[in-house]
Amino acid sequence: MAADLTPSQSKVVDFPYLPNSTLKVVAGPGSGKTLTLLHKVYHLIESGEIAPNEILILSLTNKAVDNVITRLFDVFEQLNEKHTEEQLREIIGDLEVHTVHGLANRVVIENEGIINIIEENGWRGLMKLVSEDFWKNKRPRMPSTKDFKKLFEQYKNQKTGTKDVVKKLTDIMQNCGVVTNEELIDRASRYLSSDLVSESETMQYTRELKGKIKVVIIDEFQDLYPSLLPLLRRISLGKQLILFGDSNQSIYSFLGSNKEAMRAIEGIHTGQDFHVMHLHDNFRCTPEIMAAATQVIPAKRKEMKDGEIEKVCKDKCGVKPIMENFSNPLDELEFVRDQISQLVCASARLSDIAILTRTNNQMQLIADHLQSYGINSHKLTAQPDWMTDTRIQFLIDLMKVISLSHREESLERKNSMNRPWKSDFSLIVTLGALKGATNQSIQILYNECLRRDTSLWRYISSVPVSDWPTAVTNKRKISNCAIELQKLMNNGEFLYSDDPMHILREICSFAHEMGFQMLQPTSDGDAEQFRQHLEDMYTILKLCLTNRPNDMPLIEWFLHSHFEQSLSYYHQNPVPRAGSRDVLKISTIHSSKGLEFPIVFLMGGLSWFQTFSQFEDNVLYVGMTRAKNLLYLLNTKHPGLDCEPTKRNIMANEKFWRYYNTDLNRATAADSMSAIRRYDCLQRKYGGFSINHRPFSTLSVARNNKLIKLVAYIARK
Ligand SMILES: Nc1ncnc2c1ncn2[C@@H]1O[C@H](COP(=O)(O)OP(=O)(O)OP(=O)(O)O)[C@@H](O)[C@H]1O
Repeated sequence: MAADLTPSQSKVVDFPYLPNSTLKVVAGPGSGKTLTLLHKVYHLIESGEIAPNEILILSLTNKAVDNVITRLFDVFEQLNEKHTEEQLREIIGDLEVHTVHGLANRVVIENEGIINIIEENGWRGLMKLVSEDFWKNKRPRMPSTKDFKKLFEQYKNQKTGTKDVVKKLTDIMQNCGVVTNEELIDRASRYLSSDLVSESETMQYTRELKGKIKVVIIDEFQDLYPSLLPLLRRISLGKQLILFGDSNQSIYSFLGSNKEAMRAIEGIHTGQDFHVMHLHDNFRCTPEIMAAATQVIPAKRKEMKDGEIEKVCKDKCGVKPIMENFSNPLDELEFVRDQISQLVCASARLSDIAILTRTNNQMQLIADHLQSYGINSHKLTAQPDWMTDTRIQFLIDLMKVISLSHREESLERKNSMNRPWKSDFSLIVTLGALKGATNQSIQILYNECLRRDTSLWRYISSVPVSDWPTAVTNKRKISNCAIELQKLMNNGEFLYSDDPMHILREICSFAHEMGFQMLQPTSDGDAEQFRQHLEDMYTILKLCLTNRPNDMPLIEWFLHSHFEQSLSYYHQNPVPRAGSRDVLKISTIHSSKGLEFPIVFLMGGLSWFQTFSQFEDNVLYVGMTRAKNLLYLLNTKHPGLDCEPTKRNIMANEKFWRYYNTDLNRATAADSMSAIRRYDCLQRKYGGFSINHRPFSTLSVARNNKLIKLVAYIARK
């Protein structure tokens, strides 16, 4: 049944189901790990031993989960001999495929109700509650939310130091259902180990996870880190645990040691219950790319001497990775732009090309630069962009303040006990963004609420400003914000509205009236991006309208479900034009893991305008092995890489383009002369410089938008 698999892939697929055991599959880049995993799942089900809902597939990133979900149907359909399409979809729908955090979230929500994972704005809000004393004698003096988060975790784990502060913050988080990722994992593992749960009729999902799952498959084991262990151990006990991954592609070391996590996971089942298999073949990269990539991993370099590298299945293409170093970032941008022109004048499509960067900022700079020439790019991000936009998160927090405060008020009217005050956290985030509301004022107000045992909302909305502690500054501004919030709250048309546009308009006008600094666009591009993200939020609000439970207002349903709904919408509707021929892809290297592209530009040492730092071996390795046929290494200085200047004139290399098109199953390319003619024609008409004398840093020429608009046009042809 696994006819087109290699013998080593088939061995993995045919490995028997053994409860209480671990199978670790070590699979290099492009070795068909995902394909083998999907075959394995199909085989487990078809063998009749395991039902689809007894299989749990876990990964760390949404991207890896996406990758599995999108490929499941194709592989199942290809292997299927007896089921109808509907039955196949039902089988796939029964599989449990999650990120580790998504699974933990589901378990915790079932047991505790809605919780919120703390985000950037949340940390900023919490920082408002920390007095200046906290930072005395600490570094850095101007702490970022990242510094604060680190320090907070440190104190919490040590349970020493400034106890009062940490207690105050953990209390408010707990009261308002706000958790860190680590807490989420901890709580989920407690529910999965608690005997109480199994007795409860209502905790069906948690119970099923504990009882029903027989096989746990972890994709990309190299992404695991120690704080996930409680959950992973709990979920794998007594099951068959199948691990797929490649430790050379471990690129999340900043989250914790993968080695340590793997030692612990490999200790779950040991001795005869622990099996290891290898997938050695590489189906993706050219031998030239793989030879270079092997050089950046010291252990691999050694293996290569012993003649034990992966078997590369493709023939040589005759072109080594193209390496260039630039001291001027503009030169580099112009080089990329010019190479893209050449590639599309030969026979590449823009959609074949991916530009991989180290940081999000770098990605944005390159996207903006190319956009200024009319070259469109599609950003590959781990989550839909709008969800990571702090401005949108802020608007969602505003909706939470209104919804939660309203609920508190109505419960109060019914004289129900309503502690703890769930709205406090979102209100602190809101007030914290108000121009002129100082940290000190927020701290004083909040301490006053604690003293009076009342909610922050109740305090600022009902205690006259004249009675507020004198040290609170900008009282009018804060009270005015409360008055405007109250108006929205009293306005049934807003809270119970079924009109997504009305909701969005009202919340945006409130934010606009209040003049929240963080919503002010910094440039036209920024404003446009915000507009697009608002449009995405509108789409999800509209989606929520179609599947909202009858007894729940739209706003409340959106607040409950927007995260999951947005991810599933994103799975089903990848950003328009993402696959179209006139859009190239741009991504951080981290977000490109698991993907492959015919041509890759790897943008190295552009911690632009800062000091150059060397690539981490594994990050470089992951980036390089995304390329199928052609790889550019720009400013990727690395001791393992041989930096001899490489031949640039790829456009005229007919042999390469024949290889390229054959590999991608496309018709043979036009001859090199016509590619050069097309390129020269472009230059004469729009740039006026010849291919042999490219002035890379001449901005005046580079800024000629028409040139690249034409290139984009050609790419569409
Ligand atoms: N047996 C096979 N025969 C032909 N092509 C294969 C085979 N196995 C995998 N491939 C192809 O190899 C490429 C890489 O496969 P896949 O994406 O599953 O690799 P991977 O091991 O998950 O890579 P990475 O670890 O880099 O994410 C895909 O294009 C896939 O279709």
